[in-house]
Amino acid sequence: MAEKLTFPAESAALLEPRLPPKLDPENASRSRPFVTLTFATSLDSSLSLAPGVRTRLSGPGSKAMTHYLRTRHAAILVGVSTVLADDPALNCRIAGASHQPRPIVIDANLRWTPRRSDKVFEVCRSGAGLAPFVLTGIDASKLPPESVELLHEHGGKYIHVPTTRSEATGRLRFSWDDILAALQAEDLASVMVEGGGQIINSLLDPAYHNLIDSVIVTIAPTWLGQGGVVVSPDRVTDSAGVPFPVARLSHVSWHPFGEDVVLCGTLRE
Ligand SMILES: NC(=O)C1=CN([C@@H]2O[C@H](COP(=O)(O)OP(=O)(O)OC[C@H]3O[C@@H](n4cnc5c(N)ncnc54)[C@H](O)[C@@H]3O)[C@@H](O)[C@H]2O)C=CC1
Ligand SMILES: Nc1nc(O)c(N)c(N[C@@H]2O[C@H](COP(=O)(O)O)[C@@H](O)[C@H]2O)n1
Repeated sequence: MAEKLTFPAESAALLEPRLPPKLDPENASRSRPFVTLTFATSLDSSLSLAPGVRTRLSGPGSKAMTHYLRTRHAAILVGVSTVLADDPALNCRIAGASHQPRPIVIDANLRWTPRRSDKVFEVCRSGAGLAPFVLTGIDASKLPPESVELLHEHGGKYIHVPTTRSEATGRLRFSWDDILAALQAEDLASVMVEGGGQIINSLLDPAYHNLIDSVIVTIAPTWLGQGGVVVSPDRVTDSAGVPFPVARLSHVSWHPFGEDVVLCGTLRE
């Protein structure tokens, strides 16, 4: 039987100032989607015990909060390693949810081979979620036809996004401006960026702070220990090589949800 979560109206009211507008009359005038950065972290800033290990951090209350966020955003974005590690459903499981978010998978180098048995397609076939849009740097002519067909059959697709090649890894990369332009072109007015570590760390680059409208972080009262997937963006230094903080939230509020606490803030002025 499918899991059904509930999220109280009082809690929803607390989050309202942090969320994209419900009916987005402003969207026509917005040049890019509303971006919410949201994830669950341990006390030692880990998202999971190790790369590739699905790790439960959120308790029932904060989990329901995340699912409320899912129904309040047009899209939910994750990196390909999260898909490979977690086989996530990426749907909203709040009872009576009227909207499902569009899953967006960042897969510049095409590492994910979609399978019919993947949870994201299962929930789609049962009417409880949408098929993913996969953002890739690979040319349409080189995409595997079976994957194109599987996505298409479920209402998903590949979307080509311009790339640069990382000098460090030799891998294709997107700029966040291009990612958001691709979502805007699909009329996706808002996106929650959920992880994993590399995705979050790349978005926290100071060049992109003005793209992040809202930050909502669940903090679980647990240490996962060393070796986890850590949220810690690249260090920034001044002209003398002295490091300074990469980012600090403003307009901060803290909300307990069961044993977890949810931290809300913004990186914008
Ligand atoms: N606690 C939580 O809220 C969450 C936990 N997770 C956990 O995080 C782990 C996965 O995290 P990671 O290993 O860091 O992988 P990831 O999910 O961040 O994906 C990494 C991939 O994304 C690509 N990527 C990142 N930035 C890119 C960019 N700007 N352009 C193009 N490609 C880009 C990388 O090249 C790499 O292939 C899993 O264990 C998962 O369970 C994932 C999401 C949320
Ligand atoms: N909010 C939150 N709390 C946790 O404890 C988590 N492990 C995650 N992980 C994210 O949720 C995805 C799983 O989604 P489904 O439940 O399968 O729909 C997982 O892939 C991470 O993105 N999030």
